[in-house]
Amino acid sequence: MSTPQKTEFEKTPGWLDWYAGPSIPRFRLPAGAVDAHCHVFGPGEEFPFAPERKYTPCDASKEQLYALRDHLGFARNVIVQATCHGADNSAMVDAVQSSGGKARGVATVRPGVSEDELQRLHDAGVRGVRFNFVKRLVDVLPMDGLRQVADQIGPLGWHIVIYFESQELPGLADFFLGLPVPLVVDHMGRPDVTKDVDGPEFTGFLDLMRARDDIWCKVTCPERLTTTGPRALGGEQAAYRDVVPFAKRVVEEFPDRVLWGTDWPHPNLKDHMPDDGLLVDWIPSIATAEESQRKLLVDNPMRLYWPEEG
Ligand SMILES: O=C(O)c1cc(C(=O)O)oc(=O)c1
Repeated sequence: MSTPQKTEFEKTPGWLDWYAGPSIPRFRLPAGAVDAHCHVFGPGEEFPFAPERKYTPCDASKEQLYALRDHLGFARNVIVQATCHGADNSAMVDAVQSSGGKARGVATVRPGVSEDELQRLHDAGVRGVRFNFVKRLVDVLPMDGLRQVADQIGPLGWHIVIYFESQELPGLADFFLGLPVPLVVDHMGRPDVTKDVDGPEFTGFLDLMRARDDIWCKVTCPERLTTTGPRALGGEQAAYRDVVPFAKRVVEEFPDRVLWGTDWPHPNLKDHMPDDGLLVDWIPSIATAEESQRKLLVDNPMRLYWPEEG
């Protein structure tokens, strides 16, 4: 009899592991706050990384994710399928199913996915699929295949999470606007924060948000978008100031369609790994009033991911 082969994965050279020992945030999250963008990686021995992956991460297990949730003061998570797992949703689904109802998932599926598989994912707690247009992360799929998936998920009440870089938006906007379900934009469409917040690029993104009232935005990843910092490390209470005007603008114009998440375990960061406690302390710089904080952290994610509790 053969025994299961032990898998061993070597991390991508230069890989930055998630930050152990994050601080306790000074900003007290409102009761019921949702970390609406985070991932699990493996562990690789139990949930092997996909052959088609573009990076090999460190492990980041569901237990570690849930420990961080409790440490930071979140009540729930939305776990987004990480590209290193391709369209094998096992690790994400296992994490969601072990959460006692405190997590929902966003899956990656391939065109041609069966109705049975979608229903299985739904029953496990998945409420959306992710379409990724970032070429360093995936082999971008043809639009008609994606359109087919979009048509299939409508009856389940799911949405599509879209990840793209700002310079690609002009070529993608018409496709997005033709999709028949709500859309959730990852990381504000990755603006170049060295450009003017009132300039044509970010205005193009805001125009996408204005074009339909069911397009949502994650005001996330200042640690990824920043160019001048300062970094959320060493007790810094005013981190990532260059990203604040962009996120604040979105929160102010679309208070009922914004989400926030840690992005733990922060795949592919090159410069530094943030202290997640200090990332939470960044929230009041972009959502300054108690009401907008409650919408961002509780009401909005609950409406999208746990509508039955509304
Ligand atoms: O910018 C990234 O590298 C990145 C990667 C992934 C993923 O690999 O799924 O997810 C993210 O939210 C961001």
